Order: sequence, then structure tokens, then C-alpha cells
Amino acid sequence: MNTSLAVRARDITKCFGDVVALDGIDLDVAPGRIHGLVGPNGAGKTTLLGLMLGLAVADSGTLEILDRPVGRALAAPDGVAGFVDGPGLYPSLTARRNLAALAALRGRDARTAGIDEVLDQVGLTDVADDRVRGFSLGMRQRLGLAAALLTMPRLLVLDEPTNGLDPASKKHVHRVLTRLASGGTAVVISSHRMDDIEALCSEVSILNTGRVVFSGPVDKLSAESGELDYRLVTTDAGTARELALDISGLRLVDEPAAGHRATGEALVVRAAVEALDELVARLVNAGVAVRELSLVISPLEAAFLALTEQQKDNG
Ligand SMILES: Nc1ncnc2c1ncn2[C@@H]1O[C@H](COP(=O)(O)OP(=O)(O)OP(=O)(O)O)[C@@H](O)[C@H]1O
Repeated sequence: MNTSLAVRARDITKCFGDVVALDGIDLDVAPGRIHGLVGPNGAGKTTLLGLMLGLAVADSGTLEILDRPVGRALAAPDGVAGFVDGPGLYPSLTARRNLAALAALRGRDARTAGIDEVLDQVGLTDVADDRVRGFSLGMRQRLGLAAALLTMPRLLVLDEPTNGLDPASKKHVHRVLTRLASGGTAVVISSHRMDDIEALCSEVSILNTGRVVFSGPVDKLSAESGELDYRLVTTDAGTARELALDISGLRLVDEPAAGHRATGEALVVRAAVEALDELVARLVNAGVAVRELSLVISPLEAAFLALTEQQKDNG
């Protein structure tokens, strides 16, 4: 048995009738890592997270959670907490009473269960005694996270945890998850927000139609992404366009109509970094200033689109 992984999945399959939700999934997540799961709608992310939480069992393959094989029983493995499809909460109870009920279910005394601490960690102290019925989606998400933290998990599994969060709350949640991971907890999250994944995760798995099409460090994905789209604003877009057309390995994307020579307009160029460097050097030589140079989409998003589109093309 492997002793150093929080999640070890091998050749996992899961079908719902004729629908193959997971089709031979391998996944490793080490303790202390924040692992992102991304993929188009229906890729199988929630199904996979549900297996880790013991909400369903795989049809075949092996799943070890915190070094223990997951059996056929529908129960969260010891040391695992989290939620899919939103946290399960009692709307008629206050935030504090929800957490007390959870503590009681686990046989713990509400006075010593650390309820105030987790409410503080997720920034809900001020509304601790308000009924959950009146909570916004973001507040519910944070209370769900507090409930998970209360169990001091060694594996935290969250389906779109930053859904519905405003930017400040999102930062708050990011801090909580990062702190948890630095204490050795493995965190697996799904998200449709690439910026969230990039901000939080050191590693990512891209799922498409129930298969893992990439799994590894986010940096590796960036390094492998090759050509990317850059938005370029210069003091002379016409000259910039002419220079760009002359560089091999660089092309204009959505080139404006011929003869349209505008100053100060943005161009979008697709290039590997070497060709982009060449363009910038030529612009400087020609006396054209670069006012802005930015990625149109991040390397993660580009890889996500490339890998998932590729699969679509291959049928
Ligand atoms: N309980 C179920 N009964 C029938 N089909 C299901 C069930 N759960 C999931 N599926 C199907 O399995 C596939 C994977 O769904 P899943 O919810 O895991 O995808 P997802 O990647 O989480 O999608 P999303 O990004 O939309 O949340 C989909 O085709 C879905 O319709």
C-alpha cells in the first residue's frame, strides 16, 4: 500500500445507466497539496469528488483515501470532509447552531468543538447567530467550509467552493485553504474559474468526457502551452502590424480590414515567446513604444481549451 498519498485513484470508472461519467481515471494527490479539477460541464468532476466523499462508489478501479482502500459502503472515509452540489445545512437554524448540530453528530461537545474559531476563519462571526435561511449563496458556501474545517480534515474535498463569493470573501477562502494545506491537509477543489485555480493550486487535473487529459503541476502546463495570444497596444498599430506580419512563427488574430491603419489601437498576436521577443525588439528599433502587452487568456485557460477542443475534434 502507498503511504504518502491522500488520494490514489487507479482506473476508476463510474456509469449512470448509459452515461459513462468516469472512464478510467488515475489521480494522485499528496498531503499538503491543493489540487484543482477543471473540465467542461459534464466532464465528471462532481462524480469524482463524490467518490472521494463516499457519496457514491466506483463501478471498477481502486480508490485509496488517506492510505485506506475505499470500500463499498456509502460513508465519508475517516479524515475526509467537504461537499458537492453545495453544503447541506439546516435553513431554520443559525450558523452557530448548524455547526453545533454537526459537532453533536460527531459526538463532540459544542462548547469545545472550535465553532467560534472556524466561524472566524471563514469570516462569519458577525452573522453567527443569524438563521441560515437568510444567507446568500456565498455565506452558505463559507458556512459549508466552516463545517468541514470543524472536523479537522486531512483531506478536504470541495466542489466549486468559490461559487457565489465576492472578491473579498474569495480571498478569505483562499487564505483558509492555503493555511490548511500548509498544515498538511490535502485539498481537492473543482472550479470553472481558471483564475481561482491558478491562484490556489500548484497542480491541476483537466478532465474531459470522464477522462484525465492532463494531470500535473500548473507550471508544466504553462511551459508546454507554446503559442499564446497576446494583446499589444503600441503608439503606432499600423507599423506594429506590418512588423508583426514579417516575423515567422507569429500571426495576427482577427486582423482588422486591410488599409485600416490606426494609431494606438490594440492588436492581438498569436506567438511563442521567442517570436514575441523578436516583435518587441523590432518595435523598439522602429521607434514604436509598447504601451501594453498582456496575455489574452492565461496559459492554463489556453491549455484547457486546447486539450478539451482537441478531444472534441477527435470525436
Ligand atoms: N446521478 C446521476 N444520474 C445520471 N447521470 C448523472 C448523475 N450524476 C452525473 N451524471 C452524468 O454524469 C456525467 C458527469 O457529470 P458530473 O456532474 O460529474 O460532471 P461535472 O464535470 O461535475 O459537470 P459540471 O461542470 O456541469 O458540474 C454527466 O453526463 C452527468 O449528466
